[in-house]
Amino acid sequence: MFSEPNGGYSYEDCKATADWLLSQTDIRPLVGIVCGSGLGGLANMLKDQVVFNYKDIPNFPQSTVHGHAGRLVFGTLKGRPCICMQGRFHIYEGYPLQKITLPIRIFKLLGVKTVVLTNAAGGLNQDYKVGDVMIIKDHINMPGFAGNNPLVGPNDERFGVRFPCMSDAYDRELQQLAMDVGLELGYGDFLKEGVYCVLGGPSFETIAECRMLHRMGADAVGMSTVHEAITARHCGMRVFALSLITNQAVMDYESKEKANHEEVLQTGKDRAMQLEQLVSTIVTRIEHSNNYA
Ligand SMILES: O=P(O)(O)O[C@@H]1C[C@H](O)[C@@H](CO)O1
Ligand code: HPA
Repeated sequence: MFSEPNGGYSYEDCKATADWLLSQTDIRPLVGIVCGSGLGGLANMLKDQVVFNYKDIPNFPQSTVHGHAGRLVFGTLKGRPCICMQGRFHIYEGYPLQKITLPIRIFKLLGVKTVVLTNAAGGLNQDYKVGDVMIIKDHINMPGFAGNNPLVGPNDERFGVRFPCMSDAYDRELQQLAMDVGLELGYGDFLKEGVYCVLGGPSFETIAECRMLHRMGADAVGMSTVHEAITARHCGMRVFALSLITNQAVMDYESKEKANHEEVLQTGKDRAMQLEQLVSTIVTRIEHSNNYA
């Protein structure tokens, strides 16, 4: 492991893990789902489950955060083969970005075409309420401004090009599909679209930071997703992402609100049913709207 000089994983390392997984199950997933904090229930949507604990998967990192179970679930969603990460990895856990995004490259080598990323996030947009679901239309990679990008280091062309475009990071057809599905399900009141900004965490943001991020154009702030999206686009998978607004970012010195992980997990529980409906319907409609997955 760590055969790459930047502390990352080589193509062969990723392939070894993908081949090991393929040897353990007949399911060949076309859609890969990543569950955000408190959103692990999304994996329960899958039928005919084949489950691996992260600790049993060669080369896989371990989940260390409450609300991230650390299980990789293969299964089907209305007959469609899927894989679901019940728990992701974050910078603040001490993992390098190449390790955080390793599962995304494994998705690719398993045959996944479309990645669905979910997260819990703080709402910066003053029109957002706790419980809103934001379809991510773009991102701001704050760690990237300081050179922290999962693609730093030698580029292996078998994954993708040296300089991948990110102006189309979030698939527009899938955003539209999600909006259509959300409206059909009667979720119009809490469905939004906006820009997600990633920070390193684990401390939540100060009031001044939230004000700055909002002025910069971010609608929601979190600690994940962007690195996975960049890695997925680099290797040619389509990306759809959504944020559950689990708390209002504190923007006012008069406010008594304090961001906390318990509220994040509770909001995830409160919206679990609608999120499962939304994500499962989107996933099962993907083939009807295009030929990619
Ligand atoms: O994995 P996500 O981005 O959903 O998790 C968010 C960010 C932190 O890990 C945690 C803070 O409560 O939730
Ligand atoms: N800030 C950063 N990450 C988060 C938040 C937040 O307010 N809520 C959930 N994840």
